[in-house]
Amino acid sequence: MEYLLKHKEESALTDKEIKDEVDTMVIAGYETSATQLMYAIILIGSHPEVQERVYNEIKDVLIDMNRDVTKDDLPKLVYLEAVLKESIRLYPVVPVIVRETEKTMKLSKYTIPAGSTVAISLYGMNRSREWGPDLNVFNPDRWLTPSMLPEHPASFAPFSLGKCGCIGKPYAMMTMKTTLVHVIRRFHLSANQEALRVQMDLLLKPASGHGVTFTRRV
Ligand code: HEM
Repeated sequence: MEYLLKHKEESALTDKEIKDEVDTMVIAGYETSATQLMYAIILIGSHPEVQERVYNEIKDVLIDMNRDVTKDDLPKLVYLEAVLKESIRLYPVVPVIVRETEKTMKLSKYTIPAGSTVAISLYGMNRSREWGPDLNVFNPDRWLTPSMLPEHPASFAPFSLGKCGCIGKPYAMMTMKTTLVHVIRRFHLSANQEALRVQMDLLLKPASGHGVTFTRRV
């Protein structure tokens, strides 16, 4: 906001342009992060041993569980980061992105002519055979074991890549981690991943209602 308003002072942006930028941030940033966070909460609530490890890590990093969470705490929450990435892998809130090819592209089995519209399934990439035999299993430890990850760095691209990639990725990761710290240090979560059904739309949405129980930790 500060940056946009500075450009207004320099007359580089009109009020309408600033409003459009803010609308884009809210539309692209709010429902994506909120829905992604919901999947993380359901998965954590369905895996008590994962939840206990996250809780203990938060305790080790914060020491005083009543103090505020700072940006310096976040990189130390290594297991929580792995849990979040594994939630995004299984339930990427943006399941498909669309691109138009500028040049003819030769793939191993297909040739895509220039000017084609191509849908890329991020959901499919995240559950491809590259992830190994447990590709459908929620296993945050894979992120702490490089040999369990696909070799190609572009195999995991839930925020897309390159110049059209998500501008809000660092902010989204920061806010989702911070929110999870606040929730997990105060509440014990209980959910049932087995009951979760999703449907592909513009965003990956739950197809049915589901319950998560929040029990206050003493
Ligand atoms: C879990 C959270 C998020 C996910 C998974 C996500 C994912 C993505 C993906 C995959 C794209 C590329 C879309 C495409 O190429 O069609 C994108 C674009 C974008 N994202 Fe995010 N996003 C998230 C949060 C945010 C947040 C918090 C903001 C802003 C504060 C944001 C702002 C944007 C914008 C402005 C674009 C368009 C970039 C462009 O076209 O140049 N996103 N996001």
